[in-house]
Amino acid sequence: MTESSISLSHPQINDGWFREKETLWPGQAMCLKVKEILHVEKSLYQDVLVFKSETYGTVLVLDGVIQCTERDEFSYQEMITHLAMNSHPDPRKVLVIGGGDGGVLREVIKHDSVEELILCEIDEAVIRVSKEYLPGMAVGFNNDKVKVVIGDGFPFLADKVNSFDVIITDASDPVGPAESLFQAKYFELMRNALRPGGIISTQGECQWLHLSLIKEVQTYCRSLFPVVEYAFTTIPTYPSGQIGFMLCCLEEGHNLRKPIRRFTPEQEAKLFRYYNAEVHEAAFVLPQFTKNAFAE
Ligand SMILES: NCCCCNCCCN
Repeated sequence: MTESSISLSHPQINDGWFREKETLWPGQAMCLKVKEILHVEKSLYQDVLVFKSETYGTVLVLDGVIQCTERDEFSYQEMITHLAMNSHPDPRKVLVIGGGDGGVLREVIKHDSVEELILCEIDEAVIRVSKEYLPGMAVGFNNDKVKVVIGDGFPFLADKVNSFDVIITDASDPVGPAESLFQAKYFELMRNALRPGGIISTQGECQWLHLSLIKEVQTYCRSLFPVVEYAFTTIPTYPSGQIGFMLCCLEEGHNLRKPIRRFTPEQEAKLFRYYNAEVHEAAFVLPQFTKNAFAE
């Protein structure tokens, strides 16, 4: 660690290593070697830590859990965004709930069809520290189409009807401020806020760790939407190296597994580091243990 970080300390950084809290994954913990602690804060909602790691760039940690690292964030941000955006024929109005680092905004604005993009984030501290320490993600805020609302996504959605083509819920885990974003009522509010043919994409946790939670969410999604699918991506710094997405569509028979809009291979090479049309289709291919659990 460098001289300048000596005055900052954090209970989860010891002997130059950060160790993640075992929140929803008892018995395992991701560790990253710390170069420098950049920011420590108790915001109104959560513990906020930003540090520079030896091998994963700058890292944002909320309530002891890794939210994003500069080295691998693109996998999550691209997949939670483009699986939904490229499944919609003409996404013009888009809502992002959570996502205060700006990475999902950065991805949504790659779609020229977007006319209005609202981000509703409960914790202003996440936006503030991301603008200061994670410019590669916070670049998403620098677009005229983006409107930021600081507030809880749950009440924000309560009076929204027929308003959005795509809603992306970029939540942290369902402990702390994001807990309500995994409840059936929240999914009902999202459904009501969608325009005809609308699509939602939500942070869907890890099939190695949270199959029963995933199944619970899938069950109430099926009672609300005619089309419900689970997809996943690989990402080294999330627990067990994977994270999933629950995708739902209002239009009966709509196939979310194949992108209906595609970028050319040249555009894909320029725009993306993880997503492409082949990866889109592969993301819905599930291992047998997950298929078995979903069939139970
Ligand atoms: N277990 C961590 C899940 C974090 C999901 N949200 C990440 C925010 C990145 N924009």
